[in-house]
Amino acid sequence: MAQSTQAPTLVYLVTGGCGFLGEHIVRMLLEQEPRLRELRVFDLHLGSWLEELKTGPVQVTAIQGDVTEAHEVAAAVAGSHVVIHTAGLVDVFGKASPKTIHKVNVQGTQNVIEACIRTGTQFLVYTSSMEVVGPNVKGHPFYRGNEDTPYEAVHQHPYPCSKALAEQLVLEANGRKVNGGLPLVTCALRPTGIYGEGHQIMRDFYNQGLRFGGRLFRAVPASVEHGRVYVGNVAWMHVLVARELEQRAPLMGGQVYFCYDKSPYKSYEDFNMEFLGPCGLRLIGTHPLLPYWLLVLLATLNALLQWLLRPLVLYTPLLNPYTLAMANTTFTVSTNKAQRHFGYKPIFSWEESKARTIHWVQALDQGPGTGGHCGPYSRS
Ligand SMILES: NC(=O)C1=CN([C@@H]2O[C@H](COP(=O)(O)OP(=O)(O)OC[C@H]3O[C@@H](n4cnc5c(N)ncnc54)[C@H](O)[C@@H]3O)[C@@H](O)[C@H]2O)C=CC1
Ligand SMILES: C[C@@H](CO)CCC[C@@H](C)[C@H]1CC[C@H]2[C@@H]3[C@H](O)CC4=CC(=O)CC[C@]4(C)[C@H]3CC[C@]12C
Repeated sequence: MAQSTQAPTLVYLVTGGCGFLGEHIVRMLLEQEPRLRELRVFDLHLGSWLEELKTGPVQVTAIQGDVTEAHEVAAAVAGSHVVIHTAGLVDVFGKASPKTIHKVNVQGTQNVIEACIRTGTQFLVYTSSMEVVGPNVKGHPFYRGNEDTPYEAVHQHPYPCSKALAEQLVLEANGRKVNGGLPLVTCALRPTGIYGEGHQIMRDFYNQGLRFGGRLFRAVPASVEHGRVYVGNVAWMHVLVARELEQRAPLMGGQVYFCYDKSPYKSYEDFNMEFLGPCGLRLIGTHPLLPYWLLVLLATLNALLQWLLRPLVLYTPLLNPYTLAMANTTFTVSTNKAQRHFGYKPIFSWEESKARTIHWVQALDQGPGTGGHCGPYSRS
């Protein structure tokens, strides 16, 4: 992929391109990758906002498909130069069965790898997660750690288990020969908790606050730090990795990178209040209003209720033993590996990330629009 001033030639495929992160990656690619000729957007559910992108200079091809179907993946991958595999089942609330989570996240990833090998696509970027590291089931803090920080990564929940297995598949595939004899070059990006325009859990907290008369109730001590990263910066990191992977294959191939930016270290709830506060919500309490043992009891009750009600209705509250443990365990990263390896610098400052997210939350009041979740990235 040599730099040139000639007509654009590259074909990219983004799986999960209509999801929260996927949409930002798609829009970022269209704005920041001048060598793009065709952008294939592969998703189980295609967004209507894709239509508006089809009028630009890059050919945008929407492909409705399922990553668990090997032949659908192979057809989408064939002829592409780079695959950004973001599709995944993100479920820590018990909406899907462990089997389904495994199928989509692990088998789906295996299908993407095999499709690259069979069709001769040489570059694969995988959206992994901080969850492949932790927090672990023992609740050990990971405080401002980096990619080399020793940590006992022990998982039980289907989501982190599936992401860890999938990441391992991607990294082990680095160096395998693709059709034509060239080596596959892969790497994995590990975002911490992503926030920004289109973030469903932020929307859930906002709606919950509105239901309680503009109030949210503190459940997590302010001292517990939770890593967060703005979606636009995560998208930018994907674009940059995809661009640099060929030139820096010996350095970047088979590597993992945490996704980071200048978002402050705060508790999950205090961080959310950076956006929900300016939208009129208040977080009640400087300390958790309920003792931890009571929260554990409530979370356990929720899990029991979910199990009992499953034959009748899907009960998926925000609070369950897993989400409580996640929110109550410090997990923050401090690293410059992405900057050292491929020159990453966050494209959005904390102030911009915050302003864009607040703007989006404020617009939620005006009801759903006809476009996508996020606006264009054109900046003044
Ligand atoms: N949201 C977060 O805080 C974080 C997310 N991630 C990872 O980022 C990726 C994207 O996550 P989000 O955008 O938050 O989730 P999302 O649910 O908004 O997006 C996932 C997309 O994948 C698509 N998809 C699901 N199953 C599919 C299938 N069988 N075939 C084709 N497409 C399918 C969905 O339709 C959706 O558009 C996931 O791989 C997730 O594990 C990693 C770290 C943090
Ligand atoms: C105890 C509750 C009272 O308000 C708060 C519950 C918050 C939880 C719903 C979230 C706390 C931590 C979040 C996860 C974290 O950001 C890491 C993630 C990485 C991913 O790859 C997917 C999303 C998530 C698991 C994210 C999900 C929501 C939390 C558990």
